[in-house]
Amino acid sequence: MRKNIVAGNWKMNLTLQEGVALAKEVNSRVAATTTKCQVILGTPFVHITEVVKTVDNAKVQVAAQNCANKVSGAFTGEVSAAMVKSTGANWVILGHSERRAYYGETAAILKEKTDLALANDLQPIFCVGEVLAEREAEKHFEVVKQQLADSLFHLTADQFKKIVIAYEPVWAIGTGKTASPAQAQEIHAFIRSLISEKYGKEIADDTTILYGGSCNAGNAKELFSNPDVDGGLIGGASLKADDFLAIITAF
Ligand SMILES: O=C(CO)COP(=O)(O)O
Repeated sequence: MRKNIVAGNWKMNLTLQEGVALAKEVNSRVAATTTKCQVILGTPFVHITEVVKTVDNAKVQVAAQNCANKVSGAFTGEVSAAMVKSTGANWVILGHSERRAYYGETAAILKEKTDLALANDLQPIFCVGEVLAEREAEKHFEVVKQQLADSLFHLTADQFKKIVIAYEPVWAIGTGKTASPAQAQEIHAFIRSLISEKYGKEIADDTTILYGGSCNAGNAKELFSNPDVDGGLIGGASLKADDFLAIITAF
């Protein structure tokens, strides 16, 4: 079902105590608004259990930032989709460009992670996006198309309905350089057209497509006013309650 979603990706920031304090503040401040937006906190693994207990407002849910591409067993340091689900989290961020670039996550690995997330009733927030050189060479459409085809388009229609897409141009992540509202709308509409070709218009219209990359209190309203931008995946600005709340209430 297409929804407005603002998801924070805390990345490798905040101690457990800082994370719980932030979650508590976001939870109570969201409860005090009239927002219909689904808020998601993407916390480090070790924070999830406590943050799940902290967010008692139905508008705020919790995501892991990753899960393993294996079911269980001798995979030191890994955390399975079933383990994430057992904490009470409902979501998992997959395919983030930092995981692809620094931890060698290939399209094939991401396909396995997506399948395991869905099999364990976790909803993936699946990230796609091009690097600067690809944007400059005008290859961004091709890159995003390939990422979707490689890791998601094997899913059945019923499975695909659980996916939220996050378009995150790598050149905009943590750089202060945001895609213009027109650039975001153009590629979001393109992503929706690909989903429509593969799964039909009804599913495409129901898919939530988020924008991520230096989205902040100052630019969220303009980005979210585009018909195909259904919300944001927020890094730096999700670490401060004031900034994150300003983005949530930008709808
Ligand atoms: O990577 C991001 C969210 O997943 C975006 O990060 P920033 O909002 O810090 O640019």
